[in-house]
Amino acid sequence: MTIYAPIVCVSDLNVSINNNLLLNDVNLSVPAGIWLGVVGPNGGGKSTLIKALMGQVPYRGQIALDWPEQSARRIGYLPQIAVIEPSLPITVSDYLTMVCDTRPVWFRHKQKQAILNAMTRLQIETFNNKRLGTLSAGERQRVLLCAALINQPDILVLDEPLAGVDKEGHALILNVLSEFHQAGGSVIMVEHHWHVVEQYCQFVAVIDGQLVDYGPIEHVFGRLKPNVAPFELATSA
Ligand SMILES: Nc1ncnc2c1ncn2[C@@H]1O[C@H](COP(=O)(O)OP(=O)(O)OP(=O)(O)O)[C@@H](O)[C@H]1O
Repeated sequence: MTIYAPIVCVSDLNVSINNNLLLNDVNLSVPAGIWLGVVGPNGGGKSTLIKALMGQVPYRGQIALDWPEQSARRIGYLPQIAVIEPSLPITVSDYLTMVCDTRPVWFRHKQKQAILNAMTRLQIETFNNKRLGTLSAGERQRVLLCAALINQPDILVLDEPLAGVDKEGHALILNVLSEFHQAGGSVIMVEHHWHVVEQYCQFVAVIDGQLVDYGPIEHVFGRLKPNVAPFELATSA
């Protein structure tokens, strides 16, 4: 994979929905190549931050992606887990092909090698004909992560990639993410599991209606540990 150096800079970010201020004056700058864990209590605004980064909620302030000139500027996104209607007539194969290519699905007779490689890596190569809405939560997370990775992004933005995933799936997903990160990719990941953040992330952002703390993990954890860490209050979905 080509190594690029995206840096995300968030300045004076405010998000309000229906006159409720969900995020107040968030400022942070994510260094290139960093695996950032976004943590905090339930309802603290972690997903709201991710949605603002992805342009899915209106916001005030600035969100800047600082890319090197030659960068392809690709972001892979795994949104917060959501129910997909079982009768939706889209198979895993259709979905991944659509993510990979903008031409209509019926134009293509062969799956791209990139799709097959990503499916194999996430152990979903037998899912081709399954409908998206019939997958278990853990299977769906692997398919959505596969979709996020297919176009060889420079940065992955993940909202609880381990939600609903069993232990084996955890290990698989974390291995795939580690490989991506070791190859130079940057990761911004909402995560409820303390031990996962501790083991994998170099930077942590603590969100509770605002940016409570931010920085290298050893600094943030050092500051939090004498008290109850806000993100210990959060529970997995
Ligand atoms: N579309 C919306 N309309 C109104 N309120 C919303 C909307 N989306 C989120 N909220 C509220 O904003 C707050 C932050 O929600 P958000 O999902 O960002 O928190 P979170 O930290 O990701 O929570 P969790 O850990 O439970 O997933 C919550 O109080 C939530 O109810």
